[in-house]
Amino acid sequence: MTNGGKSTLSCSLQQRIPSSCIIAQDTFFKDDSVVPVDSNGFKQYDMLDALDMDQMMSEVNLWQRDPESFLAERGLTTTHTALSAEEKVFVLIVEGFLIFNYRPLNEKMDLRYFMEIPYDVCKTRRCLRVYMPPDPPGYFDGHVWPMYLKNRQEMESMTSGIVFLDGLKSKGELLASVYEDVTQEIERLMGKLPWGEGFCLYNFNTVPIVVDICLGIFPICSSNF
Ligand SMILES: Nc1ncnc2c1ncn2[C@@H]1O[C@H](COP(=O)(O)OP(=O)(O)OP(=O)(O)O)[C@@H](O)[C@H]1O
Ligand SMILES: NC(=O)c1ccc[n+]([C@@H]2O[C@H](CO)[C@@H](O)[C@H]2O)c1
Repeated sequence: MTNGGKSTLSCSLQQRIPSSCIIAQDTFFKDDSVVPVDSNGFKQYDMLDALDMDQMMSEVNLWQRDPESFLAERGLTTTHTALSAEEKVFVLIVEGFLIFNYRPLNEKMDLRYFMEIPYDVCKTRRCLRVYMPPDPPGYFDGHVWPMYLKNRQEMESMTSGIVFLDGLKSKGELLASVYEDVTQEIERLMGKLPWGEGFCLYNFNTVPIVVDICLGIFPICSSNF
C-alpha cells in the first residue's frame, strides 16, 4: 500500500539489524516512456507491468547466492566477522507495494508484513509526496486507490501468512514489533541450522529469512557445508 510507512520501517529495521540490507521495489520501475496510459490519461504505474521484476529478482538472487559480497559491493558492513561461518546471519529486507503479488518473490519470504492505513490518511500522505514523474491532478482517486483495492484483492487470493500492521501506530511501536519477530525468527533458524530436518539448506550454503513489509525480509544464515 502506498505511503503505509514501508520505507520508514525498512530503514529503521536495517539500521537495527546487523548485516541487513534493503532491496526496494520502487527502484525497479520501468522508464516512463514504456509505462502505458489509460483512457483518462493516467500512467499505469500501480501495476506489476510497470516494474522490471526480472531485474528485481536478479538482485535478490545475487544477494541470496553471496550476501557477504553483496553487502561489501554496496559499501555495507558485516558485523560478525569474528563469528564462525555457521553463526553468520544475513537479513534481506524486501520493501515494496506489490511484492506479494509477484509469486517468485513472495515464495522466498520468511516473514511477511503488510502495512495498512485508511483511505483519508493515505490520500493526505500521498499528496505531500512528490514522485518522479509527479502525480497529476486526480491521480490518487483515478488510479492509485482503485489499483490498490484491485491489487490487494489479488494478493489476498494468492498469499497467506501475511501479518497486517496498522500503519497508524507510532514508528517506534511498529519497529519494536517487527524487530522482535525478526530476532525470534533468526533464533529459530539458528537453532535449527546444525540439525535442521528439511529446513537446513545443506546444498545451498544459506538459509533465507525474508521479512516483507509489503516489505520482505530474508535472514540468511550461512553454514559450513
Ligand atoms: N508510523 C508512522 N506514523 C506517522 N507517519 C508515518 C509513519 N510511518 C511513515 N510515516 C510518514 O508517512 C509518509 C510515507 O512514509 P513512507 O515513505 O515510509 O511510506 P511508503 O509506504 O514507503 O510509501 P511509498 O512506497 O508509496 O513511497 C512519510 O511522510 C513518513 O514520514
Ligand atoms: N519511478 C517511481 O518511483 C514512481 C513513478 C511514478 C509513480 N510512483 C508511485 O510509487 C508508488 C509505489 O511506491 C506507486 O503508487 C506509484 O504510483 C513511483
